[in-house]
Order: sequence, then structure tokens, then C-alpha cells
Amino acid sequence: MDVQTGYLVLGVLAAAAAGLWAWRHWHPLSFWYGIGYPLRVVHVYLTWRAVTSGCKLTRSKRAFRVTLDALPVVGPAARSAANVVEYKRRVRRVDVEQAPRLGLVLPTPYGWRVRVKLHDGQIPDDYAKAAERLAHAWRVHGVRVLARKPGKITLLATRRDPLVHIAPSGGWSGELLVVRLGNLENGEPWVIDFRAVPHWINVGATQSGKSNLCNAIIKELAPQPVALVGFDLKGGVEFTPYAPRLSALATNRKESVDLLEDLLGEVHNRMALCRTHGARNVWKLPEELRPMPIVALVDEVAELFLMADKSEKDEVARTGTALLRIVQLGRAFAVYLIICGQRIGSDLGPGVTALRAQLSGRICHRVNDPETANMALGDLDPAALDAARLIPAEAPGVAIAAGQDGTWHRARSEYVSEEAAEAAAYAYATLAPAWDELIGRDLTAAA
Ligand SMILES: Nc1ncnc2c1ncn2[C@@H]1O[C@H](COP(=O)(O)OP(=O)(O)OP(=O)(O)O)[C@@H](O)[C@H]1O
Repeated sequence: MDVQTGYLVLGVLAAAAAGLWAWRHWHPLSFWYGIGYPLRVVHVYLTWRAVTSGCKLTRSKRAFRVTLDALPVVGPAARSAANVVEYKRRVRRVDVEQAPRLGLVLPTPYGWRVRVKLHDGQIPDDYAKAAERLAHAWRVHGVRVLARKPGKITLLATRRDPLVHIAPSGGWSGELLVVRLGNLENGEPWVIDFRAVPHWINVGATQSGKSNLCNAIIKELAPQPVALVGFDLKGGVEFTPYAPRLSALATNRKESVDLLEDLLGEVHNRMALCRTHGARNVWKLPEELRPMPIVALVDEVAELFLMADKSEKDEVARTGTALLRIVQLGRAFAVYLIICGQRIGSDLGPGVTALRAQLSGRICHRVNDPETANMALGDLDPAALDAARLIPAEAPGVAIAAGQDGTWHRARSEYVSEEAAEAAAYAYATLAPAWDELIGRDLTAAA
């Protein structure tokens, strides 16, 4: 090769490298699908046996293999040189390590997922314990184990933490009672559908992102034909800015008890309406009769249950009963609750434990004590608890979110400032029905 050709080859290589760099820089997603993913697939298949062996996930089995045996040479040559050996190929049964069977490696925007067939005697937890080792072997941010079918698991590898930057949602999708709050760690949008999971707990330590999540919910629900109700036991400082879009706002326990009883009364009205029309729930009613869904946000729920003295006992008991009944009956009658607080533990009274059991949607932000995580997620997979305890303080908005099917995800809410939520509340203020009209209270009769 002459010098000129050498320069030409170098030039072409440099141009290709620069092009690849630019492609990766300006359009990382297509670069991942076009170049990164195929290379990773090759790497995963080629190294699977070694990786699983390192993670102690292989099993040993006897198999026929061609072996190369060193045999001492017999005869006169051996006598003259004791170390003379002869190599001989032989087929015989030996112990070999067998890796679990790997399915197709399928791409996701943030990495890949692959089905693995468990060896007899293995359980998904064996892989969960090895997840960190797998992540290091594959040079990725994390590996999650999803178990949906007996005998099989799916490994979900994420190349980088998709929860570092959350792109703002594109606005309401048009589906009633569906809100997009942010992203899940698998890169999918974090979506709550109140019709599927009607009531939610939102817990976390101070500054963990609970209020931001409420802002995101308000911003997403504001354009929808839904009535919003606020219980702000911080004296109204959290929800007052959103008052234009709220049909009712209670800012202390006395107001909360009255509002909860109104809400329960409305549940009973809806129940009567459904009974009259032979409908099992409001969604089965003719559209023109169907009442507007109500979403109630309760901030600092502990304040509803704390008692300074015995005189408050009755009020606390009424609150607990009303909340519990709304939660038990609300789903069929389109009344939904989101209950937020730093703790929603049994120390607040027996009513709270019963209430918590009925709140099937769980969102647990960073917590300071393991009991809070346990209280929010304790009845789910223990790995969800571990993941909640690992949420770092420098990642507000990151939470473990679980629906009623028991699957859980690391997720992060989109950052929604108070100003953005307030702007949405003002922009859609006309959609807020008057509370008395909504619950059918006749004020003229009362006067
Ligand atoms: N998803 C997010 N992305 C980026 N920053 C966030 C996110 N969620 C919250 N933050 C930031 O973290 C800080 C605390 O958030 P937030 O007020 O929601 O916490 P909190 O749990 O309600 O705290 P407190 O209980 O003290 O009211 C805020 O400054 C907010 O800007």
C-alpha cells in the first residue's frame, strides 16, 4: 500500500468515526437501534455462559465431550525419558457447566430485555440477587428481574438511568381519568388510570417530591371533565393556589370532616341513581345521566387522625369512618382518593390500617425510616422495599410505584412547578363545577 492510499484509508476511517460520533450525539435513539443494540446482542450471547458461570447461575451436567488426554508413553522411550507423554483425543463423559437458556434479546429505548428459562430448582430471587453482578458484566446501569410466568423470567437491562431527565408530558392524552406523571425506569411513561386503580397512597419524607406529584396530577387532571376536591391539612398553603380549579377545598380538620361527609353523601346519591337505573356502576349509566368523576387529594393525612385531647376523638372517628367508606364504595361511583403524607402508619390509629389496606395504588418516595416503606409497600415484593430504601436524597420525585396487580416500578415524576400547576388551574377554572351543584345541594331550600 503506498502512502497516498494509506492517507486515503485513514481519512475514510476518521470520517466514519466522526460520522458515528455525530450520529450518536445528535440522534442517540436511532444510533442505539442501528449500531449499539446489534453489538450488545452479540456481546450478550457470546458472554452468556461465562457471565452466568461468574454469577453462579449455571448448573453442572454430564455430557460427552472430545477430550485431549496426556498419556505417559510406554515402552523403551519411557524408560529413557520419564517425562515423555503423548496427547490423545478421546470422547468421554465429563462435567460441563450449562447456562440457563436465553431467549431473544429484544431492544427497548433504554436497553434490552431477554427471556431466560430457569434451570430446575432455580427461582427468580436467585437472579434478583445476581442482578448487580449481571449489570456489571453487561456494563449497564441496572438489571431488573421480572417474573410473570412460572419457570421463566425476563431480565430488563437499562444502559443508563432513564430517571435522570424526565421530558415534560405532551398534555392530556384525551383518555378520561388517565394521567401521565413521568417515566418508569424501563423508559415507558408512568401513567395512572384511576378507573383501573382508583385510590392511591403517596408517601415520602420531607422534600422527597410528594407535592410535586400532586402538582403533576392537578396539571394533568385540570383539562379533563373531572371535579377536583382538596383537603389541605397544612392550613391551605399547598392547594390554595389551585383553588380556581377545585370544586371544594378544606383547610382544617373541621372543614375536612364536613367535606368528607358531603363526599360520602354524594357517593350515596350516585348509588341511588345507579339502583334506579339498574346499573352496577356509574359507567353503566346512560351518558347523559352519568355524574362527573370526582378526584379528591388529601395532603398531610396524619393531621386528620392526630388528637390533641379526648374532645377531638369523635371528630377523628367520623373522619376515619367517612374516608374508609368513600374508599370502599368510591370506585363504582367514580369518586377517587389520593392520600399523601410523610407517614400513614398504624401509630395514627386502627382506622388508618384499615384505610391503607383499601388503597391499592402505592407510591413511595424516599423515606427516612424502613417502617414507612414497609407500611407503603410491605405487602408487595421485598425487592420493592429494598428499592425504596435505596432512593437517594438527590433525586427528588423518584418513587416506587405499584398498582393492584402487585407489579412495581422505579419511577420519577415530571418536574411540575407550583406556577405551572397554578397556571393550569387558572386556564381550566371554568371546568370546575360548583360543589353545591355537583352534590345536588339546594342552597335556596337551605336558606
Ligand atoms: N420530579 C422532580 N424532578 C425534579 N425536582 C423535583 C421533583 N420532585 C420534586 N422536586 C424538587 O424537590 C423539592 C422537594 O419537592 P416537594 O416539595 O414536592 O417535596 P415534598 O415531599 O412535598 O416535601 P414537603 O413534605 O417538605 O412538602 C422541590 O424543590 C422540588 O422542586
